[in-house]
Formats: sequence, C-alpha cells, structure tokens
Amino acid sequence: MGRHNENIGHQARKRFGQNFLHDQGVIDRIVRSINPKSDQNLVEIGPGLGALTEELLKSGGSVTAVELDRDLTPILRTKFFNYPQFNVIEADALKFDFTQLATPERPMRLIGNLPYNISTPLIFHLLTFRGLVQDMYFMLQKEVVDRLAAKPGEDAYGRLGVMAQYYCKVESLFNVGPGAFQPAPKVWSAIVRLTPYTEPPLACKDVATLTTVVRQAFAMRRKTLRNTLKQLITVDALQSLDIDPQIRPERLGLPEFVRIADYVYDHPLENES
Ligand SMILES: C[S@@+](CC[C@H](N)C(=O)[O-])C[C@H]1O[C@@H](n2cnc3c(N)ncnc32)[C@H](O)[C@@H]1O
Repeated sequence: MGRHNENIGHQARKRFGQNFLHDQGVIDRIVRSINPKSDQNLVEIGPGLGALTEELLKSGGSVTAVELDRDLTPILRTKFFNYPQFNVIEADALKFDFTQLATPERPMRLIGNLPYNISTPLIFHLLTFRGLVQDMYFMLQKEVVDRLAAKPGEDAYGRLGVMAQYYCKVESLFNVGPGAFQPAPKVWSAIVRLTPYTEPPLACKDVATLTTVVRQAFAMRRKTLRNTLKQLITVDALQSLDIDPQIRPERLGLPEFVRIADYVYDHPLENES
C-alpha cells in the first residue's frame, strides 16, 4: 500500500474526479483480469499518476494514455520515459476522437479508473467507437456497474443497462472498497468488463429509434407502458407484439425493447414529435 503516488507532490483534484489507486493488490488484480499481451494496443483513460499504467507497460504492449489534467502529463512522461511504447495525450476523453488510436485490424483495449462524475456520458461516447474496441475494463462507482449489468426486474435496471447490453457483453468482475484509493471516495467501486459484439445478437432496424423508445420508457419508470409509450405506439400494437401494456418498463427485456423499436420504426405515429 502507498507505493504509488508518493513524493510526487501532486494534490488530488476533486473537479477532475481524482481518486488515485494505491492498493497494489487491487492494481494487480485488475491487470490480471485484463491479461495484456505485448502486441496489443492498450488505451488508458485518466492515467492519473500512472498506477495502472506502470503495470500495463510491464506487459510490453503499447499504452496510449488520455489525460485531461495538464499538470499530470509531464509527470507521466518523466515517470515512463524508459518505455518507448508509452504515449500520453493531453485531452478531454469526453470529446476525444478515438478513431485516431485504432483500426479494425488493430483494435484498442480500453482501460480506465474513470472519473466518476463523467462515467455515464463517457461510456456512451466510447460506445460510438465500439467497432474499434476489443474490450473495455473500467473501474466505476459500484452503483454504475450495477446499472450496466442489471437484468429486467432489478432496481438498477434502466436505460444505461439496456443500451450497454445491446452493444456489449457486460460482466461485473469484482468490487473495490474506498480504502484502495487516495483520497478515499465515499462509495464502493467495482470493475466492469464490456466486450462489444461484432454484430448485436438482437439487432434492431434503427438504433436511434431504440434509443428513443428506451429513453421514453424509463422517463417515468413507475408508470405502465401504455402511458410512458403512448406517443410512440398504441395499446393494440403493443398487444400485437405480445407485450402487456399494463406492465412497467423495468419488466421488459432487450428482445421486447427491440420488438417495440422495430414496430415504431415501421409504423411511426403521426403525433410523434
Ligand atoms: C479516478 S482518477 C484515476 C487515476 C489513475 N488511473 C489511478 O487509478 O490512480 C481519474 C483520472 O481521470 C482524469 N480525468 C478526469 N476527467 C477526464 C477527462 N474528461 N478526460 C481524461 N481524463 C480525465 C483525472 O485527471 C484522473 O487522473
């Protein structure tokens, strides 16, 4: 414990969501899960002071790190100057165009102990590059991992889980307590693995329509489908799809959402805005 982040004099910045990992056991466990190989294209988001980066570099793979805090990039360059396969880019990962870091032939393995305040929009941003991604390993607030991996009927089930599971196989790997970080966050964290499908197993006709249906359905999660989806689909149409209009959205699985989205795409209601 405490091996990293010492003697560097960097004050953790709350606005950048800086909670630095300092538990070597947790770092090793994450890297063992990733199992990086020397010919791989590893991309780390938010390397911080390089606790994970160092172990990734030891695998021999190339590591490109995307870090927003301009005070950290020189520290990282100095720390890893012995590793020619290390590169740090000073950029906001939320706006960064990841197409410059990978090709379909050399996809990225995305890794990050992500800033918790931006993790949901960042995951949606990263999903847009899924064709260039082999897999993703993220440390997130446990509550967000629960939402990503949630199944129908669970409290955590909602838009994030449905859309992530549409594009990716989602696996919650293990939990990490606050004491593994400096400063310690207030909440528990967890590691999630997202593996994008080459082709979604339940492909819908139009993802924009699926997104609209899912967003609308969960906008009022305590209401029944006949209410939440009334601007998109009629009760008769829901019944024709073998979906009970009286149930709440949290009971619908991905196949039902895809069925509704395909119907809505083929039969747009006139009052749809
Ligand atoms: C939770 S810390 C993790 C640091 C390090 N990976 C570790 O495990 O100790 C999050 C890191 O993401 C960086 N960060 C915050 N917002 C960012 C953004 N929009 N784009 C890229 N990096 C960001 C922070 O400066 C910080 O280094």
